[in-house]
Amino acid sequence: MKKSIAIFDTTLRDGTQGEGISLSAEDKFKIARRLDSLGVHYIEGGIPGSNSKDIEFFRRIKSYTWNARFVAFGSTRRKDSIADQDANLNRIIEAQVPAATLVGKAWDFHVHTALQTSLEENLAMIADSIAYLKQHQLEVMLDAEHFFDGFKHNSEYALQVLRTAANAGADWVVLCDTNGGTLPHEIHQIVSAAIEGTQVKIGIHTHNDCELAVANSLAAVQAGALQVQGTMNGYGERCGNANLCSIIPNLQLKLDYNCIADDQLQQLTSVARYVSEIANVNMPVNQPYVGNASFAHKGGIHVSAILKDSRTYEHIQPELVGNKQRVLVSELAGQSNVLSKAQQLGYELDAGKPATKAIIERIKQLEHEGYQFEGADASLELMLRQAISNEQEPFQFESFKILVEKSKNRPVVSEAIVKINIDNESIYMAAEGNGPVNALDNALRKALSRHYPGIEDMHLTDYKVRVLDESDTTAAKVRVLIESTDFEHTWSTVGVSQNVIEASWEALVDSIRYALYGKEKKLQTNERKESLGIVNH
Ligand SMILES: CC(=O)SCCNC(=O)CCNC(=O)[C@H](O)C(C)(C)COP(=O)(O)OP(=O)(O)OC[C@H]1O[C@@H](n2cnc3c(N)ncnc32)[C@H](O)[C@@H]1OP(=O)(O)O
Ligand SMILES: CC(=O)C(=O)O
Repeated sequence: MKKSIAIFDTTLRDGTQGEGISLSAEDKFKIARRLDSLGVHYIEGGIPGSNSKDIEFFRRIKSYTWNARFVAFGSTRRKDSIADQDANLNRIIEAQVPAATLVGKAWDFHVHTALQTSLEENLAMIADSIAYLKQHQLEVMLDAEHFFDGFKHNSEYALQVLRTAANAGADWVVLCDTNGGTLPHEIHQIVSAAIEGTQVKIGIHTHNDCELAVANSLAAVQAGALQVQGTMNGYGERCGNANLCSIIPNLQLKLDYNCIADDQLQQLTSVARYVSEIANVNMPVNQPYVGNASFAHKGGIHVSAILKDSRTYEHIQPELVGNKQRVLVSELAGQSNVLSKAQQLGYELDAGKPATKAIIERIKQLEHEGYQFEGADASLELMLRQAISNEQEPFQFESFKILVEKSKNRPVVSEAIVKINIDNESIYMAAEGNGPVNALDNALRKALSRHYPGIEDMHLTDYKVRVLDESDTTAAKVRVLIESTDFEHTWSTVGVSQNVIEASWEALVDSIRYALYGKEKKLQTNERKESLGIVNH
């Protein structure tokens, strides 16, 4: 039978100790709902002795039924005081959760330097605090802070801390690599020694300062730890905590431990991305298992092989963690990339035919000039479509002009005048905007609106500019990537020029062409809007 490992998520506590991460009580609640459905066993929600937001969070969770056990965090009682008069301990009890984590010192240096007390008093602080929470029927875990550094300097005292906690009734002792400086082989040795030297269940809590938090957690489990503490996407103090998005699949898919159910594991990618959205932290595309590029194939040799059998370049099936395979088209593409991409987009291309070769050559040429299609699917689709079906353009460009006016006591205003031709009719249109690109976008859409009424539904959501040849500032090219949406779909387009306005125009026109080509999608959108009772004015 597979051995079970308890997954303890501390995104809402240690995760929020990461720089730039701040979650409201509502954010925490939303994340907790997703963690609960993912199947983690413990959710450490915050520190009720620290702030009223966390007190509010623990109050809010009472209105729902949860599968996970909620945990409130705090430190052992203050030195030279009494546990039942300790404000932090009492806030934990008042949070009315089933479990508590107490952080206690396990390194003699810290006891002397940070607490400035005696080794005996620290043991008494640990024992009194645990006993007090046990009297209130809480499941209690001692986070043995700096256990590994403590063990290296004074192993007898570090083990005494664990025994003291166990004798006071702790249900778990969690060995913390607080400074994140321990190596996997040391973790294995020290966890083994702790298991031999105590009679209580052991957990592991690691930090990523040597980029070893995941490896260290796995080493601890292999040495016998039964609980792993970590955070979603590895958020946490300094370089972060152990990343549960890697630990869970590694334990479950590689090492044959049982953490969460298989269908819950399939939620991993969406939960990781949801948490990054709520935390407002961009997720690295190359984040293992759950990143957008974790199963993205770019090199022609790779794509040719995965189309034969995905195991050639994928260590697991992406669907096991809810991710998916992607094929990227770029200058490194061979015909396999282009054929596969065309097929995904619904076009038939014949391998080896001159037309296919011409498309590949064109993509490589454009990428050489600075275009980047892997982030601009819509421009790529338009190019393929043009090459395959030679459809008529929805409008012809004639000219545009932009005026930028700054007058005293008025913000800068941009005005664009656009001239296009539709079915031999010349259309001029002017519009203002808060910047030149916004003005161009407004003028172009106004010019198109009589012929293409659905165009009001779309708008730009993101605009990125990148200088391509920074060494040659006068002749440098810029690449503009635009993301647009029409209520239901999102698409990205690209433009390149030595002039940022021209590059923006190119990406903008592609964005609008794509929206106009997608009339079928637009009809569906309108039906959906009608069904939702939304009316265009
Ligand atoms: C390894 C970890 O991640 S531990 C968790 C770290 N997280 C946080 O600190 C976030 C939440 N913290 C807070 O909101 C505040 O620090 C509070 C409310 C807990 C305490 O605030 P303050 O009373 O103003 O104390 P302050 O933060 O300045 O210093 C911490 C105090 O706790 C003491 N302390 C530290 N660890 C422990 C411990 N395990 N047991 C008891 N006391 C401890 C320190 O010695 C220091 O006491 P001192 O003021 O007598 O020097
Ligand atoms: C308790 C904790 O977060 C640590 O020691 O890292």
